Amino acid sequence: MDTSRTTAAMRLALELARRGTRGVNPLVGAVIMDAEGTILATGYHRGAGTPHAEADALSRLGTLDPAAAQAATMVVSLEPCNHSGRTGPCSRAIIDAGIGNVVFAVSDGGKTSGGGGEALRSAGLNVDHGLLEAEARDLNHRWFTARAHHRPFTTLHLAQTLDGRIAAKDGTSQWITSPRSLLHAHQVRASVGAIVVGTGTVFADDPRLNARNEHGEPFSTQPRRIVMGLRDIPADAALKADSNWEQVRTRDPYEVLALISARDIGHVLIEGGASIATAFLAADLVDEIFLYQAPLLLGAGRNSVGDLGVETLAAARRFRLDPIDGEAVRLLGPDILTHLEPLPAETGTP
Ligand SMILES: NC(=O)C1=CN([C@@H]2O[C@H](COP(=O)(O)OP(=O)(O)OC[C@H]3O[C@@H](n4cnc5c(N)ncnc54)[C@H](OP(=O)(O)O)[C@@H]3O)[C@@H](O)[C@H]2O)C=CC1
Ligand SMILES: Nc1c(N[C@@H]2O[C@H](COP(=O)(O)O)[C@@H](O)[C@H]2O)[nH]c(=O)[nH]c1=O
Repeated sequence: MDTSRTTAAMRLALELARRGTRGVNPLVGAVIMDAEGTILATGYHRGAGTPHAEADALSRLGTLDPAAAQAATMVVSLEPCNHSGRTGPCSRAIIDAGIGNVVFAVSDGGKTSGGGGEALRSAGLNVDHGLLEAEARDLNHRWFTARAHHRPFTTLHLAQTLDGRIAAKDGTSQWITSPRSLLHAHQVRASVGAIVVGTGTVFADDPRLNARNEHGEPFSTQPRRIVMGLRDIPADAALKADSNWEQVRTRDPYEVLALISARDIGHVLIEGGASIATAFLAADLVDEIFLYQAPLLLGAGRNSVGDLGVETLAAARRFRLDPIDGEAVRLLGPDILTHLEPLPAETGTP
C-alpha cells in the first residue's frame, strides 16, 4: 500500500471526525480504501447512540467480492472498539465485512472498549497503528483525559457581559444574553445527561433548568438537574418540578462528577454560577466552554470566574478555539458565542 495514500486517508478520517459532536464519545472518522488507494466509503461518528465511524463507513460500502474486501483497508482515527455498547463491536463488524487490513491512529485504551486491534489481529487481519497519532490524540485530548479519570465529559456555560459579569450588583441576571444565545444554551442543555448549578444560583434565580425550544416548550430529552452545595434549597424550588433532580451536599466538584458517573451519565453541563464555575475551572475539570458574550457593561456585579490561584501570567489557564459543533466563533443575534477547549498541557504558551 502506498503510504502517502494511507496518510491522506487518515487526514480525511480526522477531517470527517471533526464533523461529529463533543460529549460522551470521542470524535472518530473512518475511510475504506481499495488496494490502489481509491476511496470506497467514508464515515464518522455523529454522537452517542449513533453508529460508530467504522460501522457508518461500512454501511456506505457497496458489495465487494471476498478478494476485494480482503485487499481493502479500513483507515480509522481511533482503534476500533471491541465491546457492545449502544452499538455492536466495530472489530466484529470489520471482520464480518471481510476487510483484510486496518490502520488506526491512536489506541482506545479503554478497559472495556479497548483491545480491538488485538481482536482484529487474532482474526488474521493486518493491523497497523500510530499513523498521525499525535493529531488524533490532540483532537480528543480532553475526552481522553476525562476517560482516564473515569469522569464525565464537562461543558461549562458562561453567559456574560463585555466586562465579564454574569449578574449585576443586585443579583439580577435575566437576561444578559439574547434569545438566540438562550436558545443555543437550551440546545446544549438538551444534549447533555446532567446539568449542575450551585445552591447560590437556586436562591438567586429559582431556575427551572429544563431544556426548552424557541417557543418555550420542553425538548424531548431533558438533563438531570443537579444542585451542589450544603444549604437546603427551598421546598418549592422550580427545578423540583419533577423527580429528575437531586442535591449533592458537597462543595467538592470531584464528588459531584463521581455521583454523575455513578448515574451512568457521560456528559454534564456546568451552568454556574460563579462559585461553581470557579471550582470546576480551578480543579481543571472543564473540558469545553461555551462563552456567550453580550454587548453590555455593568462595571460592577458578579464576575463570571473568581480566583483560580493564578499568581502570574505564565500560570494563566489557556484555551484555544474549538471548531467542533459549528464555527468556533459565531454571532448569535447581538452576542458572540466562542467555543473553547483547554490548550493541551504540552502545547505551552502560544
Ligand atoms: N449568566 C450566567 O451564565 C449565569 C449566572 N448566574 C448567576 O450567578 C449568581 C450566583 O453565583 P454564586 O453566588 O457564585 O452561586 P453558585 O450557583 O455558584 O453557588 C454558590 C454556592 O454553592 C455552594 N457551593 C458548592 N460548591 C462550592 C464550591 N466548590 N465553592 C464555593 N461554593 C460552593 C455554596 O453554598 P452552600 O453554603 O450551600 O454550600 C455557595 O454559596 C446568580 O446571580 C446567578 O444569577 C448563574 C448561572 C449562570
Ligand atoms: N442569566 C443568563 C443565564 N442564566 C442561567 O439561566 C438560568 C435560568 O434558567 P431557566 O429558569 O431554566 O430559564 C439561571 O439560573 C442561570 O443558570 N443564562 C444565559 O444563557 N444567559 C443569561 O443571560
